[in-house]
Amino acid sequence: MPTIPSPSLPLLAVRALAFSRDDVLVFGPLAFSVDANEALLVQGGNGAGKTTLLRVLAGLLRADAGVIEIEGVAADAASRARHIAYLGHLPGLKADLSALHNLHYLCGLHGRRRTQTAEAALGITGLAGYEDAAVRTLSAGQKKRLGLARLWLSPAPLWLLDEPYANLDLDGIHLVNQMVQAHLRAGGAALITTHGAYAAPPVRTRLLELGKHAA
Ligand SMILES: Nc1ncnc2c1ncn2[C@@H]1O[C@H](COP(=O)(O)OP(=O)(O)OP(=O)(O)O)[C@@H](O)[C@H]1O
Repeated sequence: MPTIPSPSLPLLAVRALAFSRDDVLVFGPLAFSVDANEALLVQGGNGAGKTTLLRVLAGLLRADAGVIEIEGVAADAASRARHIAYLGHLPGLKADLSALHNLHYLCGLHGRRRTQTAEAALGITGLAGYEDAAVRTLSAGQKKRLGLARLWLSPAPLWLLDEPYANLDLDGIHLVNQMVQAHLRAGGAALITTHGAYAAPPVRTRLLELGKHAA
């Protein structure tokens, strides 16, 4: 289960966060926070900077300005590793390894919830029977489901989900919403980028339109 953060501090707090490329502002300055048991939907059209924001929060890109705090402390590599699970457009899977080996490998790197197993995570995400399938033989939606299985195993309380519904069928969309709901109920939080075409998961949700403050 995720570590339950202190109730007095937001899990994630961002102030005056800005990012530019070649002197062109991509987003910011942004200020928002995300508490335990809460989802923040990051909305915006193509090119609005949603992926860039999540990559900055995950520590994959460096912001030009601003502060990112996790439970009240400036984020660094160690706190991100403990607190953040990032599901990007490319789920970071090894193409020649089997689905099960990928999960074991990722759990070795990032740890796993003590109550979960890789086999159970494959079952939950509809991939039972694909344990020994090489990832390169999986469809785009199946790879996304394997990324969700990895997420489900992660002990990190803060999920950063970049277009988690992409490539998924209706069952898969339902699965994402159920996973987010269960994760928040267990004390976690999630940032979810979306074009707004999908119904938000049935959880306490706030909106961040890039260029505006969280509602
Ligand atoms: N690797 C890159 N090099 C240069 N510019 C980039 C790169 N990645 C993104 N950009 C630019 O940064 C801006 C924000 O891109 P980003 O991918 O964050 O948008 P997005 O809101 O996630 O878009 P989408 O909804 O299309 O996925 C866009 O103008 C894009 O062209």
